Amino acid sequence: MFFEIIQSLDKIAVILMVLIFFLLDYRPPWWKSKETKQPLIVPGPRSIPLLGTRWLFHFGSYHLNKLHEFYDEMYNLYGPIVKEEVLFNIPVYSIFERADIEKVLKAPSKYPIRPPSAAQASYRYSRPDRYASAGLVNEQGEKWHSLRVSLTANITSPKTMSNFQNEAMDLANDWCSYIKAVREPNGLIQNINDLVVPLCIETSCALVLGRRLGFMSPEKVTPESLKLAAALQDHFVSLRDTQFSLPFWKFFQTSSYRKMVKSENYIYETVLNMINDFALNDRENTVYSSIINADIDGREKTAAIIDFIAAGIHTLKNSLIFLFYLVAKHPKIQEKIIDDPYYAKASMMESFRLLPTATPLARILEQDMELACHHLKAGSVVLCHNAIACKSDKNFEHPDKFLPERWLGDNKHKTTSMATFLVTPFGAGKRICPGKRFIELVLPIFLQKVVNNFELTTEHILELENEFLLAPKGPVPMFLINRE
Ligand code: HEM
Repeated sequence: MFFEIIQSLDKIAVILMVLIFFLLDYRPPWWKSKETKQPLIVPGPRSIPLLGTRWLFHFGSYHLNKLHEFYDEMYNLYGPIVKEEVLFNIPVYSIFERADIEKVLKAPSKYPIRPPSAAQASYRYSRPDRYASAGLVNEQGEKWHSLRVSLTANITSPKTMSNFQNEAMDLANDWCSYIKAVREPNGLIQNINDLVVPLCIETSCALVLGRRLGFMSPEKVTPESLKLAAALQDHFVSLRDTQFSLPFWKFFQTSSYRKMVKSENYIYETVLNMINDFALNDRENTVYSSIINADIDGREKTAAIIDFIAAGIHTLKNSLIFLFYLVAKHPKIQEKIIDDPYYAKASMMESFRLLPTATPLARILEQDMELACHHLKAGSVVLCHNAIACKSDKNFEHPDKFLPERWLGDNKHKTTSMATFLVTPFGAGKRICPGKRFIELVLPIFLQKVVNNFELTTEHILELENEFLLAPKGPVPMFLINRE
């Protein structure tokens, strides 16, 4: 009977019916029993042929400036591992559990691979007049290794840091004078960002160029420094847009690609002018001279100096705003910081736990790996969502609370053992941020000095925006009132 019906139908109609059932996800029972033997499918948002899941940001209800909320939602919906698909359905996996994150970041590797900012790398390759490579952040393999060895030995050395200690104190003192000069008579700063930007530019230049450039004298808070900060913000946003939305920039110059090129050029030219204006002497400073004297292409040296200055400004700015905001919300903690210098460092760590600016950490697997009961192949792109894991009560007690004391005394051991691969604001392994030591030196010094001088308060409720880096959304007003 069945065969008679089939024979009476046109072959094309049968094929169409089968296709329709297939597309509607119907599978006969014998198929299903076969399917259970297949590897588990990693859950994730609905993917469409060719465009994968990235259409969600173009036609769906998600926005790239709320990427952090998107990943929170993915974790809540799908659990410890989530699959997205980029153009041509290439998978990208997100992981959220401590053990899995540790496995990825600890995986042995000669040259760990972090996916590059493809648009930036492509632009740099198209400008051989300026760039000899895509830069330390984007390069891979032996090229990355030779740049890393040539460029970062000095900036990561404890000696450079101990030499910088007095400079950091001077910067903090000058910043306090600057705050007194620019705040309103009642102590209000309308937007803490405008206060922090000159400090970050001055600090990054002091480290890399070994010179104070005077950005914190009130008359020198030129539109120039704010323009540089705005270009850095544009740069990060354009990197986010070219990276996380569909990569049409590969086919024609999209607005985000043009924005990336414009900001990259502005940063390059502005910092280069700064270097030239100050007629630096390569014997004056170890970081600058170590780069100038490195045995690499001259274009590589200029690009590295500019990249190092730029890398420090925006990341430090966001980290400082988050730290000051959290401390301003906790007056009692300010009193403890005044009495006990370890409290400043503990506050910094707690701020990194709650609000790390550079998240998630990305890696490309070099071997097959079992993650959250799923088998991922070598070559898979994996995003480690440390920031989300840090807010789970599986990893920290009262995870949403700002509790610097968890990093001190009897609690310290328990916290640091949980934090090893979770509170990693600077990444981990061989590709760890070369600015880590420097930032960990200056942040507590700045905090201690400011809290000793001023009482910080704010009624503001912080909102977050994803600019590739996690950043405060809109102005953050704050009172800084002189302490007795
Ligand atoms: C609060 C400030 C900063 C934060 C939060 C931060 C964060 C990060 C993170 C998360 C990475 C990726 C690490 C990984 O994949 O494991 C990174 C890489 C990098 N950072 Fe930073 N960074 C900061 C400041 C700086 C400074 C001051 C410099 C200047 C030297 C710098 C230069 C770089 C470079 C060159 C890389 C690429 C390293 C490589 O791939 O080998 N960063 N940073």
